[in-house]
Order: sequence, then structure tokens, then C-alpha cells
Amino acid sequence: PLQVPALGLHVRGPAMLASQKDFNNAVSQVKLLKEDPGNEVKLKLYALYKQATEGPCNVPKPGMLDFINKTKWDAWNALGSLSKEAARQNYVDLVSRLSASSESPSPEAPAADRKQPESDSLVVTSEDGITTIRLNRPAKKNALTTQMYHDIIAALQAASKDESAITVLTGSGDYYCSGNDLTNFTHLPAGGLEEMARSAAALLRDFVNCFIDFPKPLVAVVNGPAVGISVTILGLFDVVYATDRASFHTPFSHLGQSPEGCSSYTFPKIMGSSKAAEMLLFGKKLTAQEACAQGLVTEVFPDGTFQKEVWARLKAYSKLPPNAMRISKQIIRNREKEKLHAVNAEESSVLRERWQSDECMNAIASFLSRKAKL
Ligand SMILES: CCCCC/C=C/C(=O)SCCNC(=O)CCNC(=O)[C@H](O)C(C)(C)COP(=O)(O)OP(=O)(O)OC[C@H]1O[C@@H](n2cnc3c(N)ncnc32)[C@H](O)[C@@H]1OP(=O)(O)O
Repeated sequence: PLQVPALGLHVRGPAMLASQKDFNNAVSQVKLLKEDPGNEVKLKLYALYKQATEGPCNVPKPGMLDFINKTKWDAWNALGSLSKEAARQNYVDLVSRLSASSESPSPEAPAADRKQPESDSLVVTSEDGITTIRLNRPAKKNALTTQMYHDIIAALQAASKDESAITVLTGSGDYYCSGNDLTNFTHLPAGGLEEMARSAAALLRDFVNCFIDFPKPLVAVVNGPAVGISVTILGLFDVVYATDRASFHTPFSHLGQSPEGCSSYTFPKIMGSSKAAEMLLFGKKLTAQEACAQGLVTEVFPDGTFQKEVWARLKAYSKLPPNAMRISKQIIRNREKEKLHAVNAEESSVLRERWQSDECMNAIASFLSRKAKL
């Protein structure tokens, strides 16, 4: 068979081609897949569907900043003059491979039992009664990729069951975390912007739920500036230690977005409604000292002695009776767990709409085209 280079697909002879009925069945089957096949595969499915139903790409190339439609256009255009029938067959073959692999049992351990993350961007270690989850993408200021959200969920689930007494989240390099990786929004699935927003909202909700439900003491060791979701979820930690080099920035309006991480509830509760509004509506950046004065940060340390002082303290705390700490945390958290879950659901659903807005798309395009920086 011939190969279509960009997508690695095969062109078959006419005798082997799938019927329109096979194709229609495959289109229905895609919606029933148990596992998300990932953005690359979804893009292939999109391109083959367009080629099978409309023939070779016949619409103008979208502009440079319209990165979502341009990615889809590129995938469709890469199929060149592949016939509708061959595209139909390739679509059917691809769906049948996806269905087979989603039926067969996974050789991997369930995510909750997996200790090591899928990528090097997260490092999980356990020592001295402390499980440390370290964001490890310093060249990108520890911006959170979609894979990292999944890995953090898995790491928290594993830490909730391991032997450690305390769990810590921290960052590598000069930043704690620059928030959501804005390129997450450029990998458009076959279902388009709407599907991207739906799956991001579901991931956000699962991610934040893990912090709400985490059963042991959870400590943030904020080793540098923090942006976006890495700031909002601090309201769900039990203790937050920060270097005096840290800053806390939630520029949601600048990004055409709205608060998450339960911050629409925790921030007004922690710092009062007016200070919370300055951060969440106007994107006021707080210094470490200001964040401490507002109650978001527990204690600020000089950068030169930050690591030494904080880890010495955490090692001492980790020797306290672990069951007593768990039970005490549960009593505190149980007071408002239901409320936090409701807030998380609402914030995720509002963001699902926001992510489809022009305000949000334009802000992301500006950042990616280097026009905007916070
Ligand atoms: C699915 C759940 C979604 C949850 C919703 C979450 C929302 C949020 O978290 S909103 C906040 C999103 N974050 C941002 O808007 C920050 C964007 N970044 C910046 O404004 C700046 O990069 C900076 C202020 C964080 C740092 O500036 P600077 O010190 O000048 O460093 P560089 O800009 O040169 O950054 C180095 C390198 O890292 C890349 N990068 C940094 N942050 C992000 C990011 N959030 N997403 C993607 N990429 C990021 C930056 O592009 C540079 O890359 P290279 O040019 O390739 O070196």
C-alpha cells in the first residue's frame, strides 16, 4: 500500500474498501470509545472524516492566529488527493484499532496505585515520612501540561494511601508554577473547541476534587512566583510556606477567564471579599509578605535559608502521630467538603463557557504570538 506521509495511513486497492454503512457504523463507534484516544488521533479522525465526506481540502487556509482551525486545516490538507473511498476505509480501520485497544485490559497498574508519573515533568519522592510532588519543568516555569494534571491526580491518590505522614507540593528552578500551560488550549480534538472545553472542564474538576478530598496534611512549599491555578488551589492546602521571592498572581480577567480551584469561595473566606476581588477580578499580584498578611500564606522565609528552614520544620512535623493528624484534618475539612465540591462544579462549568469565548481565545493567541506577558 501507498503511505500518506503526514498521517502514516495506508491507501488500499478498491476491492478492499469499506462501505458507506461500515463508515457510518465507525462514526457511531467513535462516540462509544471508553478511553480518550488523545489529540493526535482525534485530529487524524477529523481529517479522515472530512476527506471521506467532502473530498480533498477545499476551503481557504485559516489565519496564523486562528491556531485551532489552522491545525485542523493542516491535518485535512495533508491528506492531499486521497480518494473519498480510501479515506473512508482508513477511518474505519483506525476506529477498529481504537475499539480493539480500548476493549483489551491495560497492562499498566491502575493510576491510583502507580507511583511514578508518566513524564519527567513531575517527580515524586518519599523520604522521612514526607511524600514530595515536585513540578519539574523549570524551562517553562513549571507550567502545567494536560499530562501533568493527570500525573498530579495519580500522585495525590497514591500519596493518600502510602506510608507518609505529610504530602508536599513544590517546584523546581526559579518558579513555583506559571499556572496552566497555555498551549494546552491549542491541541484541538476532533470535536473542536466545544469538546476541548468539555474535556478541560472535566479534568479541572477531577484535579481540584483531589485537593478537596486529600486526607492527610498537605503543604505547599512555594519556592518562587506562582500564577493562576497554582495560586487558587493554595486555599485548599493546610499550610503554605513561601520564599520571600515568591509572588501570587491570578490574572483571570486579563486571560478572559474566571476563578477556579474553589478560590471564588476560599479567597473571600481567607482574606475578605474586597481583597479577594482585587486578586480575582483585577489580577492584583501579591508579594509573599502581602499574601501572608492576607492569610493565604502561613509563613514567609528569607530565600537564602528557605529550603533549609522549611524542610527541617516539615521533618519534625512528619514525626507527629499520623493518624491524629489525618483525623484532625478530616474534622476540619468535613465542615465544608460538600460546599467545596459544589463550588468546584460551578467554577468548572463557568470556565467551560469562558474557554469558548473570544476574550479567552484572543488572550491565549496574544501570549503565544509573544504580544502579551503578565
Ligand atoms: C485544564 C485545567 C485548566 C485550569 C485553568 C487554569 C488557569 C490558569 O492557570 S491561568 C494562568 C495561566 N498562566 C499564564 O498566563 C502565565 C503565562 N506566562 C507568562 O506570562 C510568563 O511566561 C511569566 C510571567 C510566567 C514568566 O515570564 P519570564 O520570566 O519572562 O519567562 P518567559 O516568559 O520567557 O518563560 C519561559 C518559557 O516558559 C514558557 N511559559 C511560561 N509560562 C507558560 C504558560 N503558562 N504556558 C505556556 N508556556 C509558558 C514561555 O513561553 C517561555 O517559553 P520559551 O519561549 O519556549 O522559552
